[in-house]
Amino acid sequence: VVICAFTGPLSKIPGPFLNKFTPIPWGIQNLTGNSMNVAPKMFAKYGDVIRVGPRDVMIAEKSGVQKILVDEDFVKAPVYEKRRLISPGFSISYLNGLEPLMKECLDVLERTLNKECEKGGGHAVINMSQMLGNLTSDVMSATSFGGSFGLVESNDLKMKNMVMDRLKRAALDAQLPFIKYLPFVPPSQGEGLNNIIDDIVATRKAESQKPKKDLLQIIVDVNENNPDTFTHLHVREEMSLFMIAGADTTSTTATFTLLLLVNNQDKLKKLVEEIDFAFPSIHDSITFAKTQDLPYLNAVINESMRRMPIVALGLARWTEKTSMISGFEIPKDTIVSPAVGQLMRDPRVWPDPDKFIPERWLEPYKDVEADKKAFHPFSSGSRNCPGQQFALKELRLILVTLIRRYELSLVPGQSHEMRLHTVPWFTQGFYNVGVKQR
Ligand code: HEM
Repeated sequence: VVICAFTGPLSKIPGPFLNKFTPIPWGIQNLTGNSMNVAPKMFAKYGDVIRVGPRDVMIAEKSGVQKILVDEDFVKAPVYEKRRLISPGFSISYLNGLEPLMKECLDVLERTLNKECEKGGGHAVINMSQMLGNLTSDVMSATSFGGSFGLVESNDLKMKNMVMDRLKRAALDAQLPFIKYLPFVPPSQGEGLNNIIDDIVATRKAESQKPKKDLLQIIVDVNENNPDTFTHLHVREEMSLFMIAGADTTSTTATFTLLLLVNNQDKLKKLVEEIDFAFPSIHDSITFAKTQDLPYLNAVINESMRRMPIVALGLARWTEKTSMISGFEIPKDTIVSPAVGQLMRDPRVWPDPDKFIPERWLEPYKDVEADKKAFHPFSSGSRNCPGQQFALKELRLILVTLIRRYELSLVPGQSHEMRLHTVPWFTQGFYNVGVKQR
């Protein structure tokens, strides 16, 4: 351990002293969800490249991130290199076919918000992180798992808590792999979520008439055709991955966008004007096609994902051979993690990085054009997010629906403090937004 700490190329990389010897200090930050708060301070202190463990490096420098994710498209840790069977689920024609299902979920959201407003005499304070978390779980289940969970209407927190427990447990397993062998620790596959998944799969298998090839059907078919290599456990893993990857990511991004808008009223006003112009009547149908090309809306979404990315750290990749990255020699078998959140607020690339300036996506801001090579909210390269287009279509529908149908306002005095377990969450447990029917 001591030799590894003080000799070899990694010894030249700065970082906290203890991290040279052990991954535990950084592991604790991940486990407690504090890594997103600590990382910016570490980058400020040590520079663009930091050693966070004996064979674990974090990189926030543009060319290094570009090399890892895109130019050389480094592999993920070997255990993750099994995916891609699901990519057929996301062709453009498949996504367009999901529109009616997404819109049904948004209709339920509108009905629910209207009811809340009516109760409050036309106005309501809505916990958006919860409401949108319910919405995106409904969208995910309606489009991909054979039927909406109906969480927007039921507000059933059991499901939410089960997913949250799974996320925290995944963080624990990643940091302390031996934990699952301890006798008193419950299995990571929490029974509640498993039962839901098992029911969905059993119902689908029992259906005599096969429905159109949705994600569930792809997963079930792979299992039926390869029962030994793609077992029932894989089915569970793949489905819970999609529920988690597809729901909380999108709802948190939508909540952050609303947070930024209500805290920047001039930007909200501009967006309202654009949306009102595109949808002159309050009853106009809000569709994929009509939300696709609204320039200011797209700029707002980009700027929100730059300013408050939900995946800021943790895109771990693996070096299969010695490589030069951001001026450092990185030996074979090192984990290299692009800190894309840090890069997306690098003042050398983004003038006034801490401000919310959607305009930078439409024209140069302070003579600097938005640099796509320093913008990776969905990661980049061949191993990036397969749900990117799904998420963007859904985000546009959500934002346009909320803004065209309701007047949104800031509920002052709320904490923006967060923790991170796969996606960030508010430590106060909610984020409220004022909603008034237009
Ligand atoms: C705004 C919303 C979303 C954001 C910001 C986001 C971002 C990301 C990021 C950064 C990754 C990591 C990729 C990497 O390691 O390089 C990822 C992975 C993934 N995302 Fe998304 N995502 C979003 C929505 C979705 C949706 C809606 C789905 C599904 C419909 C989805 C499915 C996945 C899956 C399955 C993975 C794992 C891919 C793999 O391990 O190969 N995501 N996402």
